[in-house]
Amino acid sequence: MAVDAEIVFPVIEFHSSDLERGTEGWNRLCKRVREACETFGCFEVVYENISKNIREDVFGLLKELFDVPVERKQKNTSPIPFHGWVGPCKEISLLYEGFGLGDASNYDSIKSFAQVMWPDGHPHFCDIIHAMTTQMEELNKLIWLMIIDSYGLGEKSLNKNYKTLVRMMKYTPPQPGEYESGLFAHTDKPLSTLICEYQIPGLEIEVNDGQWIKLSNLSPSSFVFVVGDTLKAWSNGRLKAVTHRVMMNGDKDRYSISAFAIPNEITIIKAPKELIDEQHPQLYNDFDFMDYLLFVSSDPKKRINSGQQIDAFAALSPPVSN
Ligand SMILES: O=C(O)CCC(=O)C(=O)O
Ligand SMILES: [Fe+2]
Repeated sequence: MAVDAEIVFPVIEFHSSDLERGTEGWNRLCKRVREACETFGCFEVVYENISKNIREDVFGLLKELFDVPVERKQKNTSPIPFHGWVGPCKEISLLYEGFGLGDASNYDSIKSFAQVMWPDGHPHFCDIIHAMTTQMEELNKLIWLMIIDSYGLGEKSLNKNYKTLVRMMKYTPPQPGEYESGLFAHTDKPLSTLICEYQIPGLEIEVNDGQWIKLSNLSPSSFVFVVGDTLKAWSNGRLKAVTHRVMMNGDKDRYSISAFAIPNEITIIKAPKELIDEQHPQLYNDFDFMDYLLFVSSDPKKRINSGQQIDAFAALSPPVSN
């Protein structure tokens, strides 16, 4: 368990026996998930249904992926912001490198990606990454269902029109003795993210203004669920979009995979009416996620703090009661 001073970061175990909707175990999980997302905006989920073997296979394959020649890496591009390859650079970090794979639970999409990286299209890569991304997508859906149930909402209240974007990342170590940023402080823009790392810690979350805790003891079966700006807006501000970053020290490369839930084009993000009342006046205008992404990626000189971008884009002022 990650403990820093008095702050105890929530670690929630998802045992198969508790995953049947409506049971006592399920209801307990729903409550804990909601509390964690409202207080921290994230939590560690221990989930053994995704096996350790598959994780090992995935990270073995990632090492191969990062070894492909840079000319091929550069072909991983996308018209959608944040969806392509990014090499070490000053804007992000000289320690960071990441690939983007959109619609990642779709086998054909993985196949197209692999065909660009390897002459034989690496079928084993496709099979393993597909198995991992579909299971991460399932886990994400399960957590959404818990959030929906915890607020007593109908299943349809969180629009399921979304695709999973997977980012596969490598962070190289800094100079000996240094403690350096691998990824700057930010909130995630999509609905939610599941992060999976392998052996080397580095992820930190901001718990109070300026107080960071390092998630240094994640179990080998754990993922970190992160509430993004869009889920915060959907929840009418009840869920917190947590600011997080990656800090590197030591002498080993760190590999991680993030699965982002990206609403499809023309999906309108709108808080359910049940989450709007006098105590919780409506905080955000309805919006199209792609417009938000364009807002965030346009004019980087705006330099709005990442955690304030959703308010700058969609906040209703003054808020209105239902
Ligand atoms: O590598 C990690 O652990 C976190 C990555 C992350 O925060 C992101 O890709 O948005
Ligand atoms: Fe992130």
